[in-house]
Formats: sequence, C-alpha cells, structure tokens
Amino acid sequence: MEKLKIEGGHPLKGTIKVSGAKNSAVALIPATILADSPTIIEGLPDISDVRTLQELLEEIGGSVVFQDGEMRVDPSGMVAMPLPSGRVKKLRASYYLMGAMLGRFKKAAIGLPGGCHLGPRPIDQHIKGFEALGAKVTNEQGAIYLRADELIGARIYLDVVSVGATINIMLAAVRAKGQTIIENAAKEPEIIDVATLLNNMGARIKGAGTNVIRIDGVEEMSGTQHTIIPDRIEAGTYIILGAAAGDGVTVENVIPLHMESLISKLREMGVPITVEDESIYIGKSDKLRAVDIKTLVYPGFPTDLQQPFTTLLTRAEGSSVVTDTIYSARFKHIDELRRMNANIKTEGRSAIVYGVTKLQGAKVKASDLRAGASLVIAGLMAEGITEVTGLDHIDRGYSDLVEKLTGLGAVVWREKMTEEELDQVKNT
Ligand SMILES: CC(=O)N[C@H]1[C@@H](OP(=O)(O)OP(=O)(O)OC[C@H]2O[C@@H](n3ccc(=O)[nH]c3=O)[C@H](O)[C@@H]2O)O[C@H](CO)[C@@H](O)[C@@H]1O
Ligand SMILES: C=C(OP(=O)(O)O)C(=O)O
Repeated sequence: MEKLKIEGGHPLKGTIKVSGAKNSAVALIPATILADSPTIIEGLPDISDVRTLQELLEEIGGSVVFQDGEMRVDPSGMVAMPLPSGRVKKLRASYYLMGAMLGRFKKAAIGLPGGCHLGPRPIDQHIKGFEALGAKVTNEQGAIYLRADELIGARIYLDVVSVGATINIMLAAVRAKGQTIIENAAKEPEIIDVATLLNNMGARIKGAGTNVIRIDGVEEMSGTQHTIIPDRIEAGTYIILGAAAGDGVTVENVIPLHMESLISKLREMGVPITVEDESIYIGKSDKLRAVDIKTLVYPGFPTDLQQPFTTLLTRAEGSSVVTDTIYSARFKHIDELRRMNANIKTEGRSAIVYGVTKLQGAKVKASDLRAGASLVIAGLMAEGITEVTGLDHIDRGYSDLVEKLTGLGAVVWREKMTEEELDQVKNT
C-alpha cells in the first residue's frame, strides 16, 4: 500500500488535461453487455473502477481489451453468471450490471454495491423500476436476484431523482417490449452520454438530459464505437485547485456548459476565470470572499465537488456555509482538514467554514474518493509536508494524478507505507 506525499506551497502554473468521465465510464462499460457484437469505447480514464468493471465483464465470459484509454468489449461469450460477492463490492457502479444483464439475459444476481460511504445509499428506486418492467426481485444474503419471463415497458415515476436508477432502468428497458417512460429522471450529462451509446447500438431513447425519458424497446442491439465525455468532477477538482493554489492554470478537455454552477460560485468568490470552447483558465486570486453552497441534482452544484470546494473556502475571508442536500454524511474530510488547521464546524447537513486560515501539512486519511481530492488540494495549499493515506479511494476516480499535478509544478509523490504505518491505518 502507498501514501501520497505533498510538499505544499508551490504555486501551480500551466495546463492540466481532464480524462474521460468516471460516472459515464462505469455505465458505458456494462452497457456493452446489451449488444450482440463488439463495442469500442474511446477516452476511458485509467482508474480502478474501470479496471474492476473490465474484470467483472471477463468474469461473465466477455472478452475485453483495454489499452491507451480504448476498451474493446466482445460480449458474444457472456453468460448470466451470478456475481453475488467479490469485486462488485469494490465500486458503486456494479449496480449497472443488474440493469444490463436483466436487459440481455432476463436474469441477474449481483451483490449489493460498494462505493463511497456517504450515509445511506439505498437502491430502492432501481428495484422499483425493474419490478415495474416485470422482473421479480429478491434480496438474498446481500445480493439482489432478478428474473423475468419477459420485460414489458412501463411508466415509472422516480420518487427520488437518482442518477443510478435513471441509467439502470434505461439499461433494462432498451430491450423490453413496448414503451417505458421514466418520469422525474435525473438530468446529469452522464445520462445523455449513456443514452447516446445505447442509441448508437440500436436502442430508441428520447429525452435523456430532461426529466422525462421515453424508451421504445428493441429486440436486437449491436456493437458500435463511442467516445466518452470529459469528467466534469475531475475538471471541477482541478479548477478548484487552480483557484486554491494556482498562479494561472488552464484546465483542458472540458465541456464548460457542464461546469456552470461551479464557475458561478467561483466568480462570486472573486476568482478570475476565462471560459473558452473546451478549456477554462483560472487566474491567480489573492483575496477570496466567503460564499455559501448547497449541493443539488444537476444542473445544481454537484455533491461530488462539495468536499474539494470546502477546502478552497478555508482561503476565503469570512464564514461560508456548505450544505449537502444529497448525502447525510459527506463530511468525513472535515476532521482531517481540522488536523491541517482549518476552522470548520459541522451542524447536521451543513459545515461552516471560517476563513482565512493558513493550512499546515499533516498526516491525513482519505475516507472516500472526494475526501481524498479535498485533502490533496489542502496539501498543495499547505505549509510543509502532507501525507495522505487511503489512496485506494482516490485511485477509483483520478487517473495519473501524480503525473498531472507534477505537470503543474506540484511537488508530490507516492511512497510505500511502512509496516508500522499500515498497522496504524488498520487501527483507525
Ligand atoms: C457511479 C455514479 O454515477 N455515482 C454518482 C451517482 O451516485 P448514485 O447513482 O448512487 O446517486 P443517486 O443519484 O442515485 O443518489 C441521489 C440520492 O438519492 C438517494 N437514492 C438513490 C437511489 C435510490 O434508489 N434511492 C435513493 O434514496 C441517494 O441515497 C442519494 O441521497 O450520483 C451521485 C449524485 O450525483 C454522485 O454523488 C455519484 O458520484
Ligand atoms: C460518490 C462518488 O462515487 P461513487 O458513486 O462511485 O461511490 C464520487 O464519484 O464522488
């Protein structure tokens, strides 16, 4: 196991390139199950979630080649192999195997997913959707068993706006008989990306990106070629980093439309930003103003950027209130930021950040993916050396992190953990 060491205080300058979107990748890869011939996906990030999904597709008999960001999946040898445990627990998005396998095989057995611990993350809306399509769903010893004689299109109203449920129902419904209508659907860009791939495979989906999605089921789907969208959360992380510790940073391979809520908030703080067609430039900002943020479903402020943004707020003058309306317990990074001298109080679903504080290097632990991102930003802002453990979380979502940061002039490196450190981490 490794830790990340960061020597803070070096002003970051230059260009950083964003990779393909994790939250698209993890749905596009399972979607390849639905075709009867190979699909090629280009621009995938080299992150552990993608590698784990590759292994899961191989486990069910798929033939997968992943090289230089391009994945070719041949689904012809796949079978409805149960996956009740093991790798499925390493990531959240293994739940997409339920929708895709149900769509193709009319049956699936998939263990309950893992992913970041952010408070309860039920999948009742996914199950409600599968049942509406005619599947019998049971939960046996921590795995979900799904079986249908046939899938029949239905009208499904989501009680909660859910990215995962919207995509999962789409995956199952594309090969159902007749029309499915998903009402109160989530509108995230990743949903449009997945619908684009599915439509190019022969599906008939209309309305992805709005809150009503109509799907006319088809009998057959075939392989295609698809280029993934850029990762708006990775982009947001580097934009926040540019505002926190930059001296002129350009973030490349961005769809600026996806970044509007973040850009507005940064401008409100006084961060100089120039938006180009496919890149965003963040100028050096000496003084920042405190702002309040509330996470919401897209196009609101993304919960996945709440933790990195909280770190930035330690540099702003005054008190800022950060409220997470999506998850009840997405504040595990706060204790770690406090170790680094941040002055932050939590109250229920809100954190109050009092600035300005100068962060100090410390030994900290990433409890989840974006907690990790927030601590890396903190380390780059801080005086002295910061050591971040829990890199397995960060590796789920950030490809080539050390190389990308080094390219901006950051002094950051990975180091093997000693036996003593491993014991300490195990006991905390
Ligand atoms: C792999 C992936 O794409 N992960 C993203 C996805 O997670 P995920 O798809 O798991 O998140 P959802 O959009 O489903 O969750 C949103 C909210 O709805 C609740 N809910 C969800 C489903 C359900 O059946 N019942 C229910 O109550 C959740 O507990 C949460 O409070 O969207 C989240 C919200 O933008 C992001 O933080 C994650 O990065
Ligand atoms: C919460 C996240 O991921 P996941 O849903 O995969 O756990 C995230 O990407 O911030």
